[in-house]
Amino acid sequence: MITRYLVKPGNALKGRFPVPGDKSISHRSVILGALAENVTEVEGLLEGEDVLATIAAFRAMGVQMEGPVNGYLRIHGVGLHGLKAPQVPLDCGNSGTAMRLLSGVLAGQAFASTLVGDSSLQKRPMGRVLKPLTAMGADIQSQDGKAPLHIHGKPLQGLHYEMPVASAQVKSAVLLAGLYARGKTCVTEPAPTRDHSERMLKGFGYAVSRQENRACLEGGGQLTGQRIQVPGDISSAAFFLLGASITPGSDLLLEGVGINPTRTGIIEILTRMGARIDLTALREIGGEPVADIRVRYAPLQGIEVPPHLVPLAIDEFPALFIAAACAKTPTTISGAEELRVKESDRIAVMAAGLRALGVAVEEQPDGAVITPSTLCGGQVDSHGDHRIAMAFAMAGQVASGDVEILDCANVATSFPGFPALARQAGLRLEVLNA
Ligand SMILES: O=C(O)C1=C[C@@H](OP(=O)(O)O)[C@@H](O)[C@H](O)C1
Ligand SMILES: C=C(OP(=O)(O)O)C(=O)O
Repeated sequence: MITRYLVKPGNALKGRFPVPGDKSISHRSVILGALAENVTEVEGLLEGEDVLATIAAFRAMGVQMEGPVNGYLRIHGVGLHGLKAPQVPLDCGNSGTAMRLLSGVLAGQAFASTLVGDSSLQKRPMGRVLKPLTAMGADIQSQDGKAPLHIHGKPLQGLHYEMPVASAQVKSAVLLAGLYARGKTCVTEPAPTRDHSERMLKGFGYAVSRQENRACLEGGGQLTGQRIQVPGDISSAAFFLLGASITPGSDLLLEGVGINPTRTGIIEILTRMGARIDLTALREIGGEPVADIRVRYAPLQGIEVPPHLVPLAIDEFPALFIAAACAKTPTTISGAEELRVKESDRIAVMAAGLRALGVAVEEQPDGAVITPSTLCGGQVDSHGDHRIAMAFAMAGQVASGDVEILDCANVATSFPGFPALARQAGLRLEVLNA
């Protein structure tokens, strides 16, 4: 299906609503629930295509699950050694998280398996997980460091790995492989990345030690089924933080959003730009901090985005490019070369889209300088990247003419209800299917 969005300039965004469940935590709930003893019950699971791909992969390895229905999934865990050889390639779709975390799980199994993905995922670098997994004893064939991955399960040894890139997917893949390895596995990260794997492993009763920038575990333990409440995804909330911040008169309350400090870079960066964001009803749900987030319109200033905040807001840069385009002064983004290996090259695609709306963007290898101006109407190609489609949908709210966004079907990978929720908040968004 070819899906386009048409967004007409609109008025203030208003309302209060929850956003869908966190994608990272949803993937990990399925993976750890499948590998645990006994039953795991998940509430608030994100029913996006990425997570559905992870569910399908474990079903193909003999794990029984009921759901997901209305965010509820009941997983009959098979234990760390209970997976069965899949009879078909496991299709990770558009999901880098699924492919990299599954590589870690599959490297130490007593069977062979193949991981495939869509055209975007087949272009993304897998060498970053293959390198440490191979050092642990894994036997994985790739196409020059890219998918499809053919994995021949092998006995693994523990590894002390110093990650060259700040990647939670690499860290998680190595730690998951470490569950199957002899001895101790440690991962040192060059900068803090999301720590959901470490928190959730502990929640499933598995000892993980954390010292400064290093997480370690010993192989040979077991996971115990849990009840998990998945918080709202701050990466989905980000589009509403953007939309309300740039549209005069807006006032939104986003309920039950995860505010794990390894994910709140977007709040920090927008606040530094002058955004009016307040956290209320702070609480903890299932080992993760959660809050209601109120966001009101405020004029934004350009900033130099501090590079140390990049990994803490890594998926929010499409939204931040739009915020920068709507600010009063230029914004410089640097240290963000990882954006080039996401679902699309997010630096190049955001720069091209903003230029199509009349904004000057100077592209750099690791970022961009965005010189704001009034956005005009126009046509933008999202290149099948969900976050780029949603970011430009919010830009349409403040453009001087209609904004048409091409190739939006993949919004369903992370936020299937986005068009409906955006309209509920006041966005004049039409979905055009052909
Ligand atoms: O671990 C995860 O769930 C994720 C980690 C990040 O990727 P990297 O590890 O490649 O930075 C992020 O971009 C992705 O959306 C989800
Ligand atoms: C980069 C993303 O996801 P993944 O790496 O799982 O495809 C994302 O959701 O923005």
